[in-house]
Amino acid sequence: MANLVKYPQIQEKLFMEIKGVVQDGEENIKEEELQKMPYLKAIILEGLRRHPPGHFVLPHAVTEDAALGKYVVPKDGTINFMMAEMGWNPKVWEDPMAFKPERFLSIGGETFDITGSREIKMMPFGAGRRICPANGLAILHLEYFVANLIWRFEWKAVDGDDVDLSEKEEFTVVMKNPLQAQICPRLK
Ligand code: HEM
Repeated sequence: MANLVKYPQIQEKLFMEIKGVVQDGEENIKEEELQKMPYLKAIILEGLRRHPPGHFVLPHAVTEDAALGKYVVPKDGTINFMMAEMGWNPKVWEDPMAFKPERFLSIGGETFDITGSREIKMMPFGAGRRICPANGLAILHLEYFVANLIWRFEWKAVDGDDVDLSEKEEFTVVMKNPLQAQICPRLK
């Protein structure tokens, strides 16, 4: 939401996408309508890439000596995956620190594989056997709330306030300075 306040043109583009799918006067966007909104999905994926709620997955361990590339991880050794850094890797992502949902639209019309079963370019939910079992549920909720919040309200920055995207670590990573916004109802 902070990025949608910071970049009103992205918010407007999303609103126009929603308007093309949802009937005028409809109060709540329905679950099945979300599937017709590729730009919404791109915004959610870009949010998870640029601001993953966890910067590491849960610590993993090996039960026997294991070779990982040119390294050996000894039995019972712990491995921490630097998940946020993967999503910010300039060798994989062009201009990685910028918020550009479009990057998820130009992958040959295919939906981005968040589970990393083919290749791992980011892994906000982890990957493999211990991947977050709720990744589908989480994305559905993110899409549902963001779409409805934008459909019902216009979100504007507070006058003279530049939205600060700095982060701090709590149980998950959160905004260092919580988002403040002026919200105006769109429906009459
Ligand atoms: C945006 C929201 C969420 C994110 C980014 C997220 C991310 C993650 C990550 C990174 C892991 C660790 C994966 C690993 O160790 O390899 C994890 C594990 C897990 N998550 Fe989530 N999660 C989210 C929402 C949820 C929700 C809503 C639930 C429950 C309803 C949930 C349940 C779990 C469980 C049970 C595990 C442990 C799985 C295991 O160790 O086998 N997560 N999640």
